[in-house]
This record gives sequence, structure tokens and C-alpha cells, in this order.
Amino acid sequence: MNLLVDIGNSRLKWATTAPDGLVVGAAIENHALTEARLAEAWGRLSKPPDRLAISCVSAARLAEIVCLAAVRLWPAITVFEAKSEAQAFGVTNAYLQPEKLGVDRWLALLAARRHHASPVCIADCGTAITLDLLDEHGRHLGGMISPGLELMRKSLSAGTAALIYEDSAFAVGPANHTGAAIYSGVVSAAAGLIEHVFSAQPDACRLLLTGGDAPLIASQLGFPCRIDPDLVLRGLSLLLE
Ligand SMILES: Nc1ncnc2c1ncn2[C@@H]1O[C@H](COP(=O)(O)OP(=O)(O)O)[C@@H](O)[C@H]1O
Ligand SMILES: CC(C)(COP(=O)(O)O)[C@@H](O)C(=O)NCCC(=O)O
Ligand SMILES: [K+]
Repeated sequence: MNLLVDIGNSRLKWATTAPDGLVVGAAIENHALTEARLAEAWGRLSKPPDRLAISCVSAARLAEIVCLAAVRLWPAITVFEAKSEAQAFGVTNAYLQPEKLGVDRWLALLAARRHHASPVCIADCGTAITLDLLDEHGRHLGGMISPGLELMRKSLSAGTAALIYEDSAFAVGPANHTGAAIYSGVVSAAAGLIEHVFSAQPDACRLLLTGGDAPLIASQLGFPCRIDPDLVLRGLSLLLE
């Protein structure tokens, strides 16, 4: 059994590998991440993992906390930190400097190639919204990066006098108070971005969403899509095959 850890800029997601797939644990917000918190979550595992694979696009300090927690629980564990590569598992990275592509994006591409049909447009709706295009030959055609929903909402409150960040409920369409108007605006911006990029792709292209905001954004898309919430973790799992 192996332990997989995906550290995004907002949350740590983790899973263990099982013969028939992944067993996904509860996500932990980065600001609440401590060795003790991980020990509490992982202390309940039925057996010690042999290997730990980490994907980290957030502060290196968080990956260190993860390593320390794992080694303290299981001194014999082997730790592996994923890096973006020029080519792997039938996927070719489009970046001029392949190592500069966010490792979460790279792992999502590997998992999409293995578990979904290509050509595919991947939208990872997390802290940032990233779009990555993969053709039928496994060639990555490049991608795009936009702020995610929370960052868009926070940027309005940071850059204006009157807009404060409110924990408003999402309602579709034009709103009659500020919090709902902002939320509706940013979800529409995200859905519009994805539709704009996807509508320029060949007819055979599929749309695949992942990330914490994928269900909400998918609900506002005018195209059919699939949601694979564990795409990055599934990419990590490939690396340990
Ligand atoms: N239960 C939840 N707790 C926290 N955030 C959630 C939850 N469900 C959805 N989200 C949304 O998911 C976003 C983070 O998505 P995630 O894919 O974990 O991002 P990242 O990989 O960048 O850390 C948050 O900004 C929030 O809007
Ligand atoms: C774009 C990202 C910040 C997305 O991070 P996330 O929203 O998953 O936390 C991350 O993939 C990253 O740091 N990328 C490096 C730059 C690039 O991919 O071009
Ligand atoms: K993302």
C-alpha cells in the first residue's frame, strides 16, 4: 500500500492505494496543516504504507511537514517527490522548460491520458483555474492559468473600497445584493473561460474537470463534461506503478 499526497495552494488532498483504486481521505486546509493533524489522520491507517509520493505546488515547508509526519509514523517509508518531466507515460510536455509546468498539471495530464479519452481539455478548478490541452497522440498543446473563484472574490475586496469578502451562497444569474453579485460574476467568468477555450477545440475533444470548485463550475457550463475529483492523486499513483 502507498500513500499519495497532493499539496495545492489551498488544501492538502491525500489517498492510499488499494487493489481496486484509491481510498481518498479528507482534505486538510493548508493553514491548518501540522504534523499532529497528519498523524491524527494517518494514525488510523490499517497498515503502514511502503512508499509516499508527494505533489507540491505550494510552499516547500508544507512538503517538509508531510515528510516529517510520515517518517515519524513509519520510519521505513520511502519518500518520492514528483517533478514535471519532458515526457512520461505517453505524454509529451509542451512547456519550453518542462520542469516549470506545475507538477499538479503534469500529473493531471498523465492521469487523463491513462484513464480518460484523448483529445481532452483539462480544467483544474482550484486556487487557480488551469486549462491544459492534450491531443489524441498524448501531446500536451499547452495551457492557461487564471485565478480561481476564491482568488477572484478576494481580489475584488483587496482592490476596491466598497466590496468586502462575504461568505455568500451561490445563486445563478443576475443578483440583487453585492455578495451574490460577486459570486455569480466570478463563477460566470470561470465558466466563460472554460467554454471559450473548449469551444475552439476539435469536435472529438472531451472536457474534463477536477479541483474543489469543479462541481459548481460544471453546473454552469453549456457543454457536457466529466468530473474526476482525484485526477492529480491518480497521476501520483501512476508514478508508483
Ligand atoms: N469542503 C471544502 N472545503 C474547502 N474548500 C472547498 C471545499 N469544497 C470545495 N472547495 C473549494 O475548493 C477550492 C480549493 O480547491 P482545491 O482543488 O483543493 O485547490 P488547490 O489544489 O489549489 O489547493 C476552494 O477554494 C473552495 O472554493
Ligand atoms: C498554476 C498553479 C499555481 C495551480 O496551482 P493550484 O491552483 O492547483 O494550487 C500551479 O500549477 C503552479 O504553480 N504552476 C507553475 C507554473 C506553471 O504551471 O506554468
Ligand atoms: K488548479
